[in-house]
Amino acid sequence: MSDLTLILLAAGNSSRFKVPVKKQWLRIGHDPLWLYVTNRIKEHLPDAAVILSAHPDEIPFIASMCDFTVVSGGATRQQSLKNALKEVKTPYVMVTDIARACIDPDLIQRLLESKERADTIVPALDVHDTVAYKEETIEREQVKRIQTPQLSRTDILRRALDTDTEYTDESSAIVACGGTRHFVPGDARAAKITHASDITALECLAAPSPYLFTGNGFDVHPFEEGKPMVLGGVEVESSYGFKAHSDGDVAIHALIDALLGAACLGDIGMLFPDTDESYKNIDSKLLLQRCVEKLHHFGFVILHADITIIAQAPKIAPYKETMRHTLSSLLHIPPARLNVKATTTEHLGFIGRKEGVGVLATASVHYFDWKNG
Ligand SMILES: C[C@@](CO)(OP(=O)(O)O)[C@H](O)COP(=O)(O)OP(=O)(O)OC[C@H]1O[C@@H](n2ccc(N)nc2=O)[C@H](O)[C@@H]1O
Repeated sequence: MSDLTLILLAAGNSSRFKVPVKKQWLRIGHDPLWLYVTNRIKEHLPDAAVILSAHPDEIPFIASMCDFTVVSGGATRQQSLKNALKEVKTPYVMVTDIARACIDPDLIQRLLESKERADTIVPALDVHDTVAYKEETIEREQVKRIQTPQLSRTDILRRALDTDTEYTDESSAIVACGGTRHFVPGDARAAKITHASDITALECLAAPSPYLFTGNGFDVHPFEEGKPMVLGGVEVESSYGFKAHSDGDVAIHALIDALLGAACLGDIGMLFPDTDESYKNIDSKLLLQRCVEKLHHFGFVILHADITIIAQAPKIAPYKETMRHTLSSLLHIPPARLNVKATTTEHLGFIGRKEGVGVLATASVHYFDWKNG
């Protein structure tokens, strides 16, 4: 086992990254950026343990895609790093930001070769422009543009971060508490992805896979007297509604499961447990909105959906168009990409006996195409 642990900081909120997907969830081929960067570095540190710091809401999905240790990030980069350091058991730690995607093996090698030369080994670039600091021009030969990954002695880094002062990199904290720092040549290709334009400029990143992903959903709800019927996001004229914890919109529930299935994000009951009082009588259109936000957050774009309502009654035909427009707008797709069908069971089974309604749904998604917009 290596004497080194690799920490990847992936809990940032991408506030300066103005595209509808957090940079960590942009796909490189099929891999989210966080997985691509981790695998790219780990390839050269095969025996190193890996610790990822991520937003708590993202940990279940990350854990379903890898077997790395994942810890909750904090409010700041430094807090996220401290959370990750709690899990480190090796004398050395290499810390890098997911935002630096194109880390070259030679850079990793330069860090490893200098491991014993100081408490922290830091890649840095010289500055060739004139540098002004407020009204002064400063000696650019003394200026370094610091990068990550940085390779540090774990105990010294832990001690250096035991402070209320926030640092933007490990070496600054280590130097501030009297530790030693050794610079190695950095790499311009290890530039940080800060703005959307930064990612398209990075040659090492392949476009997202153009694959389409399809999911299916199925739900059933019995009828219940004395409740309004809401189906497909639309009030349907009826003397009964659906027995359910929510408003019982069985068409939206099946559609949610189809969307979650397409993105491999589980199912509706995991997202909105029917034991949670906050969903009591909730308008299922709100559940659908949250489901769509979740797919966008994780880098998926909804392409199409098809819904089959299986009901002996009520008659669905008069409501189909309104359902299509209501649901397509919630999915942020044109109405022409959302289809609503209805069929009876020819009086067979519980649906034929008018005890309830079943709905089948299919949805298709693809990755957000950051390369071609
Ligand atoms: C929409 C909501 C809102 O609260 O309730 P309703 O309004 O339908 O009652 C729920 O999300 C509606 O969730 P739904 O998934 O349809 O409920 P159930 O069929 O009871 O399943 C709840 C959870 O139990 C799990 N489950 C279900 C059946 C089964 N044999 N084993 C399971 O482990 C499912 O994975 C699901 O996550």
